[in-house]
Amino acid sequence: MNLLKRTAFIFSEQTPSLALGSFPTKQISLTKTNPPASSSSRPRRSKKRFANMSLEKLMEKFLEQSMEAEDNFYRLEQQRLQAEDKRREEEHSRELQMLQMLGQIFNGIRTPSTAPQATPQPSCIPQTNPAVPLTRPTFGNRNHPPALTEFVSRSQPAGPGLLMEESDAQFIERSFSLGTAAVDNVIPLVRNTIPPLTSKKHKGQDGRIGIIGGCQEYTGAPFFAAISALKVGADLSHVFCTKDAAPVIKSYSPELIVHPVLDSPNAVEEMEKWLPRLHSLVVGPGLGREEMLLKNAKEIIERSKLRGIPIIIDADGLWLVAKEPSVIQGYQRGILTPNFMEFTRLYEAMHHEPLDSTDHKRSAQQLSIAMGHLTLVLKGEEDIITDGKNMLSCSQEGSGRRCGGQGDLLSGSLGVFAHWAFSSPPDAIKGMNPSLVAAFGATSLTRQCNRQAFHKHSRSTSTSDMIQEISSAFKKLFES
Ligand SMILES: NC(=O)C1=CN([C@@H]2O[C@H](COP(=O)(O)OP(=O)(O)OC[C@H]3O[C@@H](n4cnc5c(N)ncnc54)[C@H](O)[C@@H]3O)[C@@H](O)[C@H]2O)[C@@H](O)CC1
Ligand SMILES: Nc1ncnc2c1ncn2[C@@H]1O[C@H](COP(=O)(O)OP(=O)(O)OP(=O)(O)O)[C@@H](O)[C@H]1O
Repeated sequence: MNLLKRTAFIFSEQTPSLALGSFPTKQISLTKTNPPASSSSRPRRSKKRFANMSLEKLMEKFLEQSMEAEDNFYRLEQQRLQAEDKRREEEHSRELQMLQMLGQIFNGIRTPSTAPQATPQPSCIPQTNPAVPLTRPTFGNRNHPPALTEFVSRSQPAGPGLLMEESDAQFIERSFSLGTAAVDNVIPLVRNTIPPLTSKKHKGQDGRIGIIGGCQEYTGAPFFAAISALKVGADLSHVFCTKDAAPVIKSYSPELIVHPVLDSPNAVEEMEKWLPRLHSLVVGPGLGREEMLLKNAKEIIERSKLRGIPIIIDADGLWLVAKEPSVIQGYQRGILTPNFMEFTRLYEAMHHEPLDSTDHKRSAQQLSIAMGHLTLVLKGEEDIITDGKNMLSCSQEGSGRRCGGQGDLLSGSLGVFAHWAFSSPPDAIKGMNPSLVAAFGATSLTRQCNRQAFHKHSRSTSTSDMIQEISSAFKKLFES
């Protein structure tokens, strides 16, 4: 009956031309019974038309027309949203042009000793199309244009296999003599990025996160990532997975929005439709290594880059990066989260030599530089976070338990922290690279969840137990 009430309302309010007046409203009790004025001459005719129909037939006909009306309503709504997206994109394109002009002015006043020979292009902006918005459309008043420093990368990314420029080598020596940043100073910066909970916001403003992954073999990983994003504070969490993985993932939770498109013939177009609505993307949990899925993931990464969406690449997404580093190389809003195995694969693909496993920090920094100063989170006993210029180390106490899926908790929550950090004004994070702040937030949280879950479940701790701890771990770290 609710559907009937709603569709009757839609008939009368949205689509008066669909002739609610032609229904025998006395027989079917509806909340809105007044026929539209334009059909005032028709009731008698309609009585005749419906006089000989059985109630079932009438109901059938009514439902048919209600569905049609509902379709119309959604079509109109979609058009309205598309127009709104377009307007926002145009607005941000204008903002981008202004920022680019400022960037050029900024480059112009750099001293000759530090200025590169050629005018540096921001590595995340395709040089052929300056009109492409770097930032995604923003919502509400917490979103801010990216820091200018993002537009002026210190050096162009080294190509695959190239190690680093001389200045980078010198930089590594210098940074090692300085040691890693004092981590006590980073948690307050993470706190500054967390949006306050107020009654003024509408659904979606605190984060709409997309997870690309989920195939026949792996349904747990995308679920863990997506539900973690939601529990950390995203408003909406989407999973783009294969057709056969979708019902399974849906059945784990009604809270996730699941799109069974990753293996469809027009997968990229299907996913791209959603990009204007997403604040960040996590590519890889449970993606699998099938050629076609990797190809679709690659294409969606390319399209997300054009929109300036923060992209976290994990698990099988890193398999793709090891094969084709250029897919993310130099993109300043890209974050890689390898475990040691994935890190080794990536390092060897980039450097064409075996990894020297005696010095993880140095290797992580070398890999980040080779990837064009991408932020790298090397997970392990201590999580090493570096963008090649700065280094953080997170050794928040965890536990000895290493169950499958905790990396998914990390990448899903990082999707949210990245959105928050990139939407924060530069002074909130004291000019630090937003990716580093976000990564520190996510690794601290994951380890704290691990610790709390282990305290309760010891050797039986599983990722689901860790997810249960997100709420209290988050409060303890960031809200107390
Ligand atoms: N419940 C789920 O659905 C889960 C799915 N997962 C997904 O599983 C997929 C594969 O990820 P994995 O991390 O398992 O990847 P791998 O299959 O590369 O590694 C699995 C484990 O095998 C061992 N290993 C791999 N290569 C080795 C080698 N050459 N020598 C010795 N040991 C080696 C390592 O311990 C490694 O952690 C990803 O899509 C990932 O997201 C994981 O996230 C775990 C949970
Ligand atoms: N030895 C360790 N001690 C403490 N914490 C660790 C240790 N190794 C990993 N972690 C923590 O566990 C989290 C996930 O790392 P892990 O190495 O399990 O990822 P992964 O293998 O990619 O996970 P997944 O099973 O989801 O693919 C990291 O955030 C890290 O902080």
